[in-house]
Amino acid sequence: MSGQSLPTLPMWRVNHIEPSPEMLALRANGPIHRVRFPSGHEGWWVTGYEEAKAVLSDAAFRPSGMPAAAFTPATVILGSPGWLGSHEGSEHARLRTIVAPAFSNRRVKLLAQQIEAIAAQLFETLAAQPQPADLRHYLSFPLPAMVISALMGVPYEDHAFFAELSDEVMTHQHESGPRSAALLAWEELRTYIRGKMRGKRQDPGDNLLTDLLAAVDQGKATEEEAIGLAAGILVAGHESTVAQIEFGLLAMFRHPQQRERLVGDPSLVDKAVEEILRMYPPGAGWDGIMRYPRTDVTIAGVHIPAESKVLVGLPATSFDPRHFDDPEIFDIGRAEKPHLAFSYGPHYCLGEALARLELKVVFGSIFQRFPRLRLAVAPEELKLRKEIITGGFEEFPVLW
Ligand code: HEM
Repeated sequence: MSGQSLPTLPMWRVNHIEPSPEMLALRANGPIHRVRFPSGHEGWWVTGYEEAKAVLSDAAFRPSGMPAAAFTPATVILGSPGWLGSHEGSEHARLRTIVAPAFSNRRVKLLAQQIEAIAAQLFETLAAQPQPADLRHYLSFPLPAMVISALMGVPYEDHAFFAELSDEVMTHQHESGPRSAALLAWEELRTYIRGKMRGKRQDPGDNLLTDLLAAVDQGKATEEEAIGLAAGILVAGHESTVAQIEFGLLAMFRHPQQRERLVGDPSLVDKAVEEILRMYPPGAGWDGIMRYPRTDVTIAGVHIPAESKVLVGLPATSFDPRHFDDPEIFDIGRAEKPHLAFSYGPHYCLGEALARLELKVVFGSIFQRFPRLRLAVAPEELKLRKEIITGGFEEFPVLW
C-alpha cells in the first residue's frame, strides 16, 4: 500500500480546542479508519464509541506501554518496573491492587479539604499579581502537583521540583523528539521517590508512599516496582490535569452562556466537569491511546492484523452520534452518559476520582473568586505544547 493518500495524524483542533474538522469528517465515514501516524507508520484509528470500548476491553490487545519492538525507539518509561501501562493481566492487577487504597473513596474524601485549601491559596496568590498574569504559572501547573504531594505524603514545598521533572519526563514521550533529557529526569524522579519512601519508615501516614513501603515490606512488590508505581502516578496524574484545567477554562471562555449558567447554578458543577471532559479533553492533536493486537482481530467488520498499531481515539468517540445526542454542542446540563476521557477496561484511569474532584473544586469556585476572568490574548495566540501528548499551553495569560 502506498499510504500517500491516507488520512494523517495529527489532526489539529481549531483554536486549540474545537474538534478538528478532518477528524469529524473521517468519523462520519465509519468507526475505524486506516491512518498514517506522525512516526510514519500506518495503522488504525478507532473513532466509534462502542468500537473503542471493544478494543479497550479485549485481552487480545496489549496496552499502550507494550508496543512491538518495531514501533519503539529508545524508550524512557515504557517497560520501567511498575509502569502500569507496560504490564497486563495478573501482573497488572497485582500492581494496581497495591496502589488502589490511595484512590479509595475514603482517601479521596480526606484529600477534598486539602484540595479546596490549595485552590484557595493559589487563587489568592494569583489575585496578588499584576495583570495580566500567567494562570499556568499560578494555578493550573502547581495545583495538580500540590495535590499529588498530599496524595504521596511529601511536603507541598517539593511540588515545583518534582512537577518540573514530571514535565520533562512527559515531554517527547510520543512518537518523535529527543529523549535523553527525559531519561535523566525519570532517574532523578525515581531517586527522589526512593528517598521519600524510605523516609516513611520513621514518619508513616495515611498516604501513598507509606502504602508502598508496606507493600515492599510484605513482599507484594519489589522496591523498584514501588518506586515505579509512585513515579508513574505522578507523571500520569500531573500533565493531564494541568491541561484539563486549561482546556476547560478555554471552553468556558468560548461558551459564555454556559459559564453564566454554571455561575447561576453551582449545583451544575458535576455535570459541567463531565461535559468539559467529554468535549474538551486534554490532547495535542495525537488524540488517543495506543493498543497493539497480539493476534489478528476483527472489529466492526474491519480486519486488523496482529502487531498493528491501533490508536483508540478517545476524544473522537465523544462525537459519536450513536452514543451522544447532538455531540457537537457543549451543554453543561447534558443528560449524563459515560464518556471515554478516562479510558475504559483494565487500564482505565486510576486517578479519575481525584481528577474529577480537582476539576470540581476549580470550576466550582474560580468564576466566583474571579467573576471577570478572561484570556489576555486571543485564543489563537496561545502556544499549544505540541511536544507533550496531553497538550496544555506554554503560558495562559489572564485578566480578571
Ligand atoms: C483530567 C485528568 C486526567 C485524565 C483526562 C486522565 C486520563 C487517563 C487516560 C486516558 C489513561 C489511559 C488509560 C489507558 O491506557 O487505557 C489514564 C491512565 C492513568 N491515569 Fe489518568 N487521567 C487524569 C488524571 C489522573 C490523575 C489525577 C492521576 C493520579 C494522581 C492519574 C493516574 C493514572 C494512572 C496511574 C494511569 C495508568 C493506569 C493503568 O495503566 O492501569 N490520572 N489516565
